[in-house]
Amino acid sequence: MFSRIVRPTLNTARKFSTSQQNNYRVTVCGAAGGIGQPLSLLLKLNPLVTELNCYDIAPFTPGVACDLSHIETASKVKGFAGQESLKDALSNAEVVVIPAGVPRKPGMTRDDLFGSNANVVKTIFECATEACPDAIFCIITNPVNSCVPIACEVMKKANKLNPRRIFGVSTLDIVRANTFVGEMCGVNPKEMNVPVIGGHSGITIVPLFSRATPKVSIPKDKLDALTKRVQEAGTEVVNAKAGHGSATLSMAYSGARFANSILRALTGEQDVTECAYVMSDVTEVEYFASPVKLGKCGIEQNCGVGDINEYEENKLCEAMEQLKKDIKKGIEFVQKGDKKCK
Ligand SMILES: NC(=O)C1=CN([C@@H]2O[C@H](COP(=O)(O)OP(=O)(O)OC[C@H]3O[C@@H](n4cnc5c(N)ncnc54)[C@H](O)[C@@H]3O)[C@@H](O)[C@H]2O)C=CC1
Ligand SMILES: O=C([O-])CC(=O)C(=O)O
Repeated sequence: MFSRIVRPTLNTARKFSTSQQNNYRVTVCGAAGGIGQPLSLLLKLNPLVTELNCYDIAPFTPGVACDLSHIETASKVKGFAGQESLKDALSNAEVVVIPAGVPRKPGMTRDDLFGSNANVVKTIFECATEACPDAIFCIITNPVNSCVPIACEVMKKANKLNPRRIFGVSTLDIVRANTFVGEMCGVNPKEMNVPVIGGHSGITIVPLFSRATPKVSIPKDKLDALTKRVQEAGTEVVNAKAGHGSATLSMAYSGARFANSILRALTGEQDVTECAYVMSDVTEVEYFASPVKLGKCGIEQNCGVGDINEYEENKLCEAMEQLKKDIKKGIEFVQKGDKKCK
């Protein structure tokens, strides 16, 4: 899954090279968790990562870092446990990946996690405004639809907002759509690419099978079930794990795939595109998942919704009201919290 890019032999090369940098400092927040551990493993294997900081409130996080540090790749791994070490963990990070927070149990929606996870994201971003305001941030924590607005509001309040650099990671939706349609149509899922737009929860997840490449023909009577399966795939895993968390391994894969795309684009590689949930002006809502072209500064171009068929247009209409509510909740969490403090 990782591109093979030859690294400079001298570490000092990063200081002097403007176009050839290919050694990056990455911090994982929530690194000791179900996603955080396998994600950190995959990042340790990524040749573009030369420093990997593993941060978590769990006291055994330095042990996770110690374990990873024995792997025979050149990157240096450090562990940081407890909130007092957050600033050090983030300091000078170029890419920050955030799977910190509580996962769902059967019967819960992603929005039910807001009460626990909104503060987790707010705290990390408050610290990031000081420690690494120019980093690229990849938010995995749910509810993604509200957590990205929280992150942007915190940055905005500190006058540090660069919306090109804050991403909600919805890659797992694309990975699932690729897998499910590939299985149905007899195509290797690795060859499939299905854009998924909207948001990252239930009906806000809108897979665009009409734009799948390679082109696939989905029988009319199977399209609705396939779309619903993608929308409810997170719940499928939550129920299958029966109270022991949500998707971790497929998410670690998806998070590592997304981080790798960000890193490839940072090196100057052209035509790197991923779907992601970002601050957006391509629809009526302020935050929206769509294909974005990545570059050295984060989002180079938002490719927007593009051509969609009537079925997908209806699904998008269904998504909009929910998205608006989720976004408003995130924005107000930061803005009203400010008012309380005054
Ligand atoms: N964007 C997506 O597609 C997906 C998102 N998720 C979300 O990712 C999050 C993490 O899921 P799991 O890894 O399964 O949960 P987990 O409970 O296994 O791990 C979460 C980790 O976060 C840490 N943590 C909690 N509060 C923290 C804080 N304030 N600062 C730093 N670390 C903190 C915990 O100590 C734990 O190690 C959940 O919110 C889950 O809903 C899960 C799957 C897919
Ligand atoms: O469903 C959940 O709670 C975790 C998640 O976001 C997913 O698996 O897509």
